[in-house]
Amino acid sequence: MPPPADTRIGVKICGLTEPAGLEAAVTHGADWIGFVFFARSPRHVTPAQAASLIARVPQAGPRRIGLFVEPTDAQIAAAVDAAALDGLQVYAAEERALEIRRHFGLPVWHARGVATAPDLPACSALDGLVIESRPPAGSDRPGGNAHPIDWTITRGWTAPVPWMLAGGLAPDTVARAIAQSGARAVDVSSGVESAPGLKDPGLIARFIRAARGGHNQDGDYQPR
Ligand SMILES: O=C(O)c1ccccc1N[C@@H]1O[C@H](COP(=O)(O)O)[C@@H](O)[C@H]1O
Repeated sequence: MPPPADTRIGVKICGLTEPAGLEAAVTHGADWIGFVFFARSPRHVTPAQAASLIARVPQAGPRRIGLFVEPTDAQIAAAVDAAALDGLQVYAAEERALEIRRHFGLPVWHARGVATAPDLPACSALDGLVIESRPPAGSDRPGGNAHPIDWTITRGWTAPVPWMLAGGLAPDTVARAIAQSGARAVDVSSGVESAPGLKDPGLIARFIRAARGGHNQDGDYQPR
């Protein structure tokens, strides 16, 4: 699941549940698309639903990522067997994330909730990190809460592996978040939705364009 080879900002659109959002992510040049296999999420999809959405993704399209929270091997196996996933985004202790990578042989991005600079990991044996906010009080899920981190905490950080910034990003804030954090890849779910679990194709287009400084996939300038 390497970041884009060129210098453009990598973009992941996560929590896709239906074809219109998926097609917007593909058309506007997302690098990764995410499917949430976590029952308490409003974006939850079954392996069969993910498989039928993924069947619409062209071979050269975005890489397909399965998101799991403290999963059992059986839960991952059900998704991996049904849907062609290119990588896994895992919310679990690092040891467990490593075990999942060994067992399934897929790249694993380890999700890390942070609040201050000392929370940022100095090392990681995984393929990438998703740096995001800790859940606000009362939330029953570790991500997808539309809750941003202080973007400045990553400025002086030497990341041990490729990383992406997540948590509360939106079309109107993503350019500032990139400038302040130094992130080269970003991940969004809530900020491109018209309702929890329902992606808005127009917001997806705006988010990707804003992340890439007003340029779309083909490099054509699009006024913001
Ligand atoms: O999207 C969810 O419902 C979700 C549930 C459990 C763990 C992570 C989840 N989403 C991920 O959280 C971050 C930030 O999301 P948001 O933009 O603040 O909504 C992102 O990686 C989502 O994929």
